[in-house]
Amino acid sequence: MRDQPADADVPVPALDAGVDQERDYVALLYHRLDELRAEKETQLSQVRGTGAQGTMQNVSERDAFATMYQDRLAQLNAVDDRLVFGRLDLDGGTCRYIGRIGLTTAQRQRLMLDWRAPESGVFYQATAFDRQGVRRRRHLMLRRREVQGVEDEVLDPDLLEETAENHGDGALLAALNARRTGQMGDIVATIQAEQDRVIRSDLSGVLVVQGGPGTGKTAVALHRAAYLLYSHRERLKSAGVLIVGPNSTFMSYIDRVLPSLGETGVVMSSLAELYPGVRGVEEQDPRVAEIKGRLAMVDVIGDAVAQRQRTIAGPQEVEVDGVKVTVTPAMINRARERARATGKPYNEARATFVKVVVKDIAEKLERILAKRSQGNDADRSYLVEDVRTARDVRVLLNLCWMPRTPRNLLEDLWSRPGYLKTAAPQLTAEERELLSRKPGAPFTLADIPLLDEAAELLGDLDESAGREEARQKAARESQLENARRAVENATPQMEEMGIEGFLNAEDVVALNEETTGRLSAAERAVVDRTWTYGHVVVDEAQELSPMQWHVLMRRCPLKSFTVVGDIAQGSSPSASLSWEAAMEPFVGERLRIEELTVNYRTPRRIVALAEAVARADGLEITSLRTVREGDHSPTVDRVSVDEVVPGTVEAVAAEFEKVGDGLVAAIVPERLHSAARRALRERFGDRVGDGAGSLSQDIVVLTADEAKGLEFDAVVVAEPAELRAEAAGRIGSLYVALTRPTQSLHVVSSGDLPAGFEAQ
Ligand SMILES: Nc1ncnc2c1ncn2[C@@H]1O[C@H](COP(=O)(O)OP(=O)(O)OP(=O)(O)O)[C@@H](O)[C@H]1O
Repeated sequence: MRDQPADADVPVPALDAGVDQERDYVALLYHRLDELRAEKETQLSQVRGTGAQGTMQNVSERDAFATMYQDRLAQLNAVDDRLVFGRLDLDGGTCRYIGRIGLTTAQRQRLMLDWRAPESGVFYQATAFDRQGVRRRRHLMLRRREVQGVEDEVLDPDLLEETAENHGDGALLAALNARRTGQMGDIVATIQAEQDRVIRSDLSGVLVVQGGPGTGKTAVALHRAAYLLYSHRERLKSAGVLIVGPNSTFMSYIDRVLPSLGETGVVMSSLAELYPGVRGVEEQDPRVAEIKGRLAMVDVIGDAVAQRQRTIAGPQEVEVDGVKVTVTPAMINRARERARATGKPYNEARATFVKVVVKDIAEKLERILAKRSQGNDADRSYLVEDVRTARDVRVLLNLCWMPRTPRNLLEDLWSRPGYLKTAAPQLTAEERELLSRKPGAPFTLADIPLLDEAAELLGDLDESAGREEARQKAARESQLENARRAVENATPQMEEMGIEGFLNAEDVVALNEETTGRLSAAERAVVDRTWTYGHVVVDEAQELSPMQWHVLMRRCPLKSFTVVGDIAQGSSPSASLSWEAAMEPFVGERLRIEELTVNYRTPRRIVALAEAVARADGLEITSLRTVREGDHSPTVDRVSVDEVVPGTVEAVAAEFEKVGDGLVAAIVPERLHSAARRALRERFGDRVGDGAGSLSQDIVVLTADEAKGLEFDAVVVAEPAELRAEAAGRIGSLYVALTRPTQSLHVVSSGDLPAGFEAQ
């Protein structure tokens, strides 16, 4: 591909162009966007209008085009806001515009490059020391479709003499100073060089991104997902990308970023929802969470499954059609061996067990009947069915090999001490006691990986499921074959329209299923526990227990992961103490660790306090560089115990005064959560929200755990010493709470402040 020269058809603004000329060019880009949109809408309605007649191939071809137009339309709609944000002036007098997608004229002349294209990399990487052919980098600052201003960074000293001065990083500062909305935005216009390297890093293997608070780990992880989908579309679009975060509040905080980058169809899930059909509730006792998070639970679940297979103590009689047949332990043992030898999961192997036992009993029965009828050969083909349905036989089979679901296995394990004792001899009596609970209690976050493990070992309960699966697989194969042919036919036309790598056969099949009311690939992945993804992104990954990693690894057998987090912010009972130790059981030493070192969120004064508190607690952290000094020093109010809640309300009011209209969070210990919310509601009415979905309200009340990964203009932290004690004495939660503000921090405390505050 060649750079777009300034030519007669597409007049690129000259080097000394001002805002007005850039406005004209931006208008041209939007004009082209609208044109393409209209074109796709017409094509889509034409294709739909053709109806579903014709041969299988015709129908598939029509669907192929419909998918393509629909995908393209969704993408064109999603990128409307701030479509273009950069311009590069290069040695040799050429120039590139960089935007959310690539655009060309109808004659295929390039107008704008996708930010993910290899040639766009220099926009993020060039510096004055290593300018990589860039003379000037221009940031175009748009509000929706309007150019508000431009900002130049001149990298070529010769040009500096010719034109205006170097403005540095105003675009970045403008982005960082902007009011928070409760929804994370994309950073595509201002990605920094160290972040860009991580975003464009190789797809394969496990990439760990370690970075302190506010270094852009979440932003980088999401932009990396968009980049990988762009550069490995073929592989990733059909297998899908899974993004895992700590809780549903966080998932709703980040869920607009990928659509704004033109990517939909990524599967997002919190750790509590990874097992389809169950939403794990908080595990109240951290000791229980820690035990359930150990990798040794793989053996416990394995033994719990095996315990469900029993033999009989001695010969046992069963009655079939009024005839008594003796079943011996040897018969049961033989059937059990045969079933186990299949290597299938428990419920599926049970089918073999049942078949062998039933056949043995039927043969015995036949011999008994033959003896009685003294050799008269009657038709006895019905015998097997009679044996299978005899009540005694069913009871015996269930006694020896009970059909199980993951849920009832786990429920039994926690509610029947004897069962747990035989399945988990490696746990102490005290640990087993901790795990015990009443039947019917809801499953917790820490149960989710255990349910998954149980499901893996138990397999499908429905004996006919295997057949149905095979039928579906065969049907899908034939649809895929049709689709492949259709795509081959459609490709020249797509290329004609300037659309690259947009469609593959899997998309067509997925669309067929969608339009006939079935599920899209992403939706199928969400409900299918056994779905394997092409890439998995894990955020706040320091919190994951070994069991959670074990289960996630199964979701991506290729072990292509982006793992982002901060060891220092760990607060869960299973939080990792090092990335190497956390990942070693799963990938050995095969991981790449990249570090981010600049805090973009929190002003220096607040970071200094948070770091002093963390260090005073013995936490090893690398000092972060900060981009902003900040206008407000942290405030600390010392109050009596009774005044903590009213003091928090006052602090919230004071912060509103300080930051003007913005988003204020009160981060409080669990114990004070409802009282604080009530008091804030009394004062501020329904401007106060809590939990997922309320982040766009002015005031949010959160526990330290819920605040993980989020940010607010101002933050009020109540009872810091208690926040620390809550996380089993680990400083991580308090460190998280103190680093959430983008502008101002206010602490309200009764009693002693944790060490590190004295510098305040
Ligand atoms: N290059 C950038 N340009 C503009 N804003 C940025 C950039 N990098 C990060 N930010 C902003 O900084 C803030 C912090 O980013 P993010 O939440 O991704 O950090 P994090 O490392 O995940 O933080 P934490 O670990 O504390 O949760 C966000 O508002 C993000 O949009």
